[in-house]
Amino acid sequence: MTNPPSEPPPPTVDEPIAADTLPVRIAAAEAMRRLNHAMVAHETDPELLQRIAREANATAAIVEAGARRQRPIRQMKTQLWQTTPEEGQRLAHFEECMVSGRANPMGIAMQPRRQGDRIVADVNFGAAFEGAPKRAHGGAVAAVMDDIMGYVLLLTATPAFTGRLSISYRAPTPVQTDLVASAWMDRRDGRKVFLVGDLRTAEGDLIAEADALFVAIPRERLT
Ligand SMILES: CCCCCCCCCC(=O)SCCNC(=O)CCNC(=O)[C@H](O)C(C)(C)COP(=O)(O)OP(=O)(O)OC[C@H]1O[C@@H](n2cnc3c(N)ncnc32)[C@H](O)[C@@H]1OP(=O)(O)O
Repeated sequence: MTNPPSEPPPPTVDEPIAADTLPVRIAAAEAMRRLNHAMVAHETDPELLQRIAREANATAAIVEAGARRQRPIRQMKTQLWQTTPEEGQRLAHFEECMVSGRANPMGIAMQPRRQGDRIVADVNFGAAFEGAPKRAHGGAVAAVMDDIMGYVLLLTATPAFTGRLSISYRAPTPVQTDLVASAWMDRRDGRKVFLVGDLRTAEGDLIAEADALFVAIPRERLT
């Protein structure tokens, strides 16, 4: 007896999220982020927690049966660097980004936009990002500063990787509070791009300062 031929696995999808499914992906990710933060910030009956575990596992099994997705690298090598962002334009290097992607259910969902030579972003660390009591985790703050600096690179169409990132934590970063992150290019020396930025309250009080060295790379190295 021979085994029946097995079905070939479905091809891996490596395109950006299709425009017609983006709104529902974002809505699902938003709902999951809300639930994540709610679970950290609220008392919950054990029965409800058991229901959440059961339903989340059942839903995950259905999702995992779908075709695999991987990062849209082709798009990152091409379209991302072809047009300079317009003033005020909402930016996304990819919508699954853990810091600024609206379609990442575990993400910070920072919202960056262009403001002249700078990138400015609204950010609000939900309850699940608390580190020391009543403060956002310092690593989450560093992730925000790293990511927003990545957007500054779009202004000069310069693909680059973070080589060094330094954060000065000047004041506690409050959770569940609207904050503003900014970043801009300080100077460039060949492949070395020096970026700076800060995180402030909505009233403009300084919370953290960042400076970084990004090393420019040819697009082909975005693999
Ligand atoms: C682009 C898509 C945007 C999407 C998201 C953006 C936001 C998030 C950004 C990131 O998180 S990127 C991910 C985190 N970073 C990495 O994974 C980088 C890992 N490191 C590397 O891949 C390489 O080490 C690196 C590309 C940074 C440099 O390797 P190379 O072989 O291309 O460069 P090389 O070693 O020849 O160094 C070139 C110059 O940069 C300097 N340099 C390189 N790495 C450095 C480093 N780590 N610190 C300080 N200086 C560094 C190096 O000394 C040298 O200076 P000089 O020209 O003056 O001699």
